[in-house]
Amino acid sequence: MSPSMITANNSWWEVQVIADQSLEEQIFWRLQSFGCQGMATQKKDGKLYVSSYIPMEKGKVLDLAALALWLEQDAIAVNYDPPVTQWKIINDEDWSSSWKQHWNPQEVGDMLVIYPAWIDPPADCDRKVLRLDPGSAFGTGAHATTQLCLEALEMRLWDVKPEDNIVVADVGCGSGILSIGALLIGASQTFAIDNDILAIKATNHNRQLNNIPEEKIWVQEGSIQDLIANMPKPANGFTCNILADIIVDMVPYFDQLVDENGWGILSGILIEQVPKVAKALDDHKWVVATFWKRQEWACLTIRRSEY
Ligand SMILES: C[S@@+](CC[C@H](N)C(=O)[O-])C[C@H]1O[C@@H](n2cnc3c(N)ncnc32)[C@H](O)[C@@H]1O
Repeated sequence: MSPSMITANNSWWEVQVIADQSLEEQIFWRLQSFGCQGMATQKKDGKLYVSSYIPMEKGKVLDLAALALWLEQDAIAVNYDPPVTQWKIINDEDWSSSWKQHWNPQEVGDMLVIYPAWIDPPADCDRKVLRLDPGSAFGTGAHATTQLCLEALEMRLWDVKPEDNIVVADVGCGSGILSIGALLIGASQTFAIDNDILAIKATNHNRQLNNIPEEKIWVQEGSIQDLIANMPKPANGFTCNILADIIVDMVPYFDQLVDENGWGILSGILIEQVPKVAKALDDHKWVVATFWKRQEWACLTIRRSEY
């Protein structure tokens, strides 16, 4: 460990973790739970190099030492060598450029490619280009749960036509990636909500980056109840990539979020948490239609039960 001891206003910690590649999801999750943002990974010679960033005021040196210890314990628990964790302070203006170096275009599913705002896609790109500048909000497309949701949206929306006027609700929109993805794939309008104001700013910014008119994405800070209260009528489907316990608390509201033929896409759920979510769904007359997994993450598509 090599913590730098400089102090400065508007500065960030850059936390770097070097580990076995198999630990990618685990490290990603641990850093995210700690409050790290703008995560990026590189793989070289069998090793994984993760860079992530956290505002200085959110992480004290002792907290970072504890984070390093958790990362070690996580690895040892699954019989891997402990990762090397180091951190240093960088200035605000260096933060975006530091982590931007690590972020490359990423294909997701059969239709989309996610391009960082600072890289121009080629004119002859054969995929639908989703441009993203995630700022401080979750949702760069690098995380398995976001990818699973985009792929599930593709399955749901691949054959819709503009005249179908499909409306999607996006609960916990983060960077707005799922709303923008849904519109690119075929939805006509989305209604997005997040309880973090940074996510609202990021979603608006990314909407503009993708030349999407304001009326196509309604976005506001708030909860699922606020979303329901503000939609003119229930949506056709919804996405909700949040943690399992939060999803369980939201299940009683799903009925009001979508119409009687409505569907949902849920992720942010660890595999071992699926039974808990499935039980809450069953209690409220929803059934799991498909269950996909990537690493330790699950993505459920759900529909209303007929019974
Ligand atoms: C894992 S991120 C998902 C972001 C994006 N939708 C994606 O799929 O990449 C979860 C988001 O849900 C938001 N969130 C967490 N709890 C929430 C709640 N109770 N109501 C609304 N948003 C919430 C967080 O602020 C965060 O932006």
